[in-house]
Amino acid sequence: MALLETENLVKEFGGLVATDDVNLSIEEGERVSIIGPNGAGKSTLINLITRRLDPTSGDIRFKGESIVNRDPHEVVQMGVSKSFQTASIFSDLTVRENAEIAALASEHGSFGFKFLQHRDSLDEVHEVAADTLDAVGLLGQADRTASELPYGDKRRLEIGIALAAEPDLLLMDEPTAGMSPEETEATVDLVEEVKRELGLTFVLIEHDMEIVFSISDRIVVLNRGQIIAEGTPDEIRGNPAVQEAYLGGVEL
Ligand SMILES: Nc1ncnc2c1ncn2[C@@H]1O[C@H](COP(=O)(O)OP(=O)(O)OP(=O)(O)O)[C@@H](O)[C@H]1O
Repeated sequence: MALLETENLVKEFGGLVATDDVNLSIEEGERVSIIGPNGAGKSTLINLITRRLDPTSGDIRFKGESIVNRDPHEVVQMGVSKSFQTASIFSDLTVRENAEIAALASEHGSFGFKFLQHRDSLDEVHEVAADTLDAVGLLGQADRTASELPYGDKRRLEIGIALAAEPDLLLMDEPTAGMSPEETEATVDLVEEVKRELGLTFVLIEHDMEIVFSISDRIVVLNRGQIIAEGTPDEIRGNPAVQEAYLGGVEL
């Protein structure tokens, strides 16, 4: 059984079909990149999976269960976590507090008035948060206020926040956007490490082809809302339809 599946998934914005009959299947342990030109529908697809957007029609199944009627926080609790392109950091809180909130939210969905009834699990929350900060190399900075972190470390914290939810599927939307070459390299190393150490299933949206080709098991190419090709990096590199749609004929 696939970890994540979309079946005939459609999302229309007025007359525009942003997701056009997409059948996507992600197996456990796979590292999949979604590429495509601007406006191809990559972010829309991710937002449908995280339930930030309602589909017009079709189904999305996670671990075999339909999630189209679930709330976003329920999907997080089921094991889907997203990093990047969203302001997930609370800047006034410390690095540790940010990780703890993420660990807590994934456990209980919300941290409203019921929060105090869950005191018994707080030790576990502390532990998950510390392990996560260790994994992303921020344990030494745990007591710093998040806003004080340099840009590259903030992005590491964003990955940490996503990981603290202990996801089965990690969605990453342009993790290296706006980074310097050094920060990009450090982030790619971190993603590689996550892949190696945690064996995590992830779906990556990324414009940088070097990164896509180096860290993906499989690449899915979207154009005008449709999947026009999928395959290994080698298969995609030589695919003429992809070159045409994606780069107007320029070789990948
Ligand atoms: N909330 C919205 N309302 C109306 N149209 C939208 C909305 N969100 C996206 N679109 C449109 O849907 C299409 C797909 O957009 P989407 O952001 O998913 O593409 P993308 O592949 O992620 O693009 P980029 O690489 O530029 O981020 C675009 O034509 C976009 O203008």
